[in-house]
Amino acid sequence: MPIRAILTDIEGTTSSISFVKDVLFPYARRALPAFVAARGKELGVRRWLDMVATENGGMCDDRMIVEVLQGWIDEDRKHTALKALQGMVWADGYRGADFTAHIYPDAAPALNAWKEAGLPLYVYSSGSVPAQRLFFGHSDAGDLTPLFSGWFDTEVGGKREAASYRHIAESIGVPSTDILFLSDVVEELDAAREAGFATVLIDRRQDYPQPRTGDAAHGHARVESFADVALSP
Ligand SMILES: CSCCC(=O)C(=O)COP(=O)(O)O
Ligand SMILES: [Mg+2]
Repeated sequence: MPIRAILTDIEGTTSSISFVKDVLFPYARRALPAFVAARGKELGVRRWLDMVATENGGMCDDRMIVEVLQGWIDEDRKHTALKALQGMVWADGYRGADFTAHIYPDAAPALNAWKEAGLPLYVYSSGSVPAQRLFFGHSDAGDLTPLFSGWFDTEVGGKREAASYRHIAESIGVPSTDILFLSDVVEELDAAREAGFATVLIDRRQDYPQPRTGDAAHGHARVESFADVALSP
């Protein structure tokens, strides 16, 4: 079957893990207390803070909620509430030009070429959809948002669950067998393959110094650059 759509992960795939861990996460950690103090009463913010409080027994004040969130950042928890709040906090950083989002040099040219060839491109990341739009809207390669036809985050389900990929295929309106999923995480690729997707492991040397060849690739096609992604067998 020819590939008719491409779904890509962000961290470790289009972009370096170190940018997320060393720039975005510390920025969110620092900015969260002032953000919650200033905007904690807005409905769109309160919704997520209350979700965190409920999961921690329901008796948390905002200072405790911030501490829980900062702990989750340190653990790299992919919790939907944390990701939604991080996206709002990062908006100030992007707008203030405190940073631009890292994109591997091979990623933007390949995405452009696939789009030019008529393949619709989609994003599936643990980062919230607003955070994804900010990320690609303020990337080292400029505003890449026009390249993408749709965005998915963990509101569709976890990235290691096959049901999430089935849901995405239905939303896109393309059979799962005709969609190629690109990710740096083999467990995500396993779930996508279980749902019928074609898969490629993006194995970036900068992020994964130990190559994941042989059994470590779980049978997924493996490349070190978007330039080497093959769209037909
Ligand atoms: C696009 S938001 C920044 C990345 C982020 O918070 C994250 O958790 C990325 O995880 P991914 O699913 O893209 O590996
Ligand atoms: Mg990733």
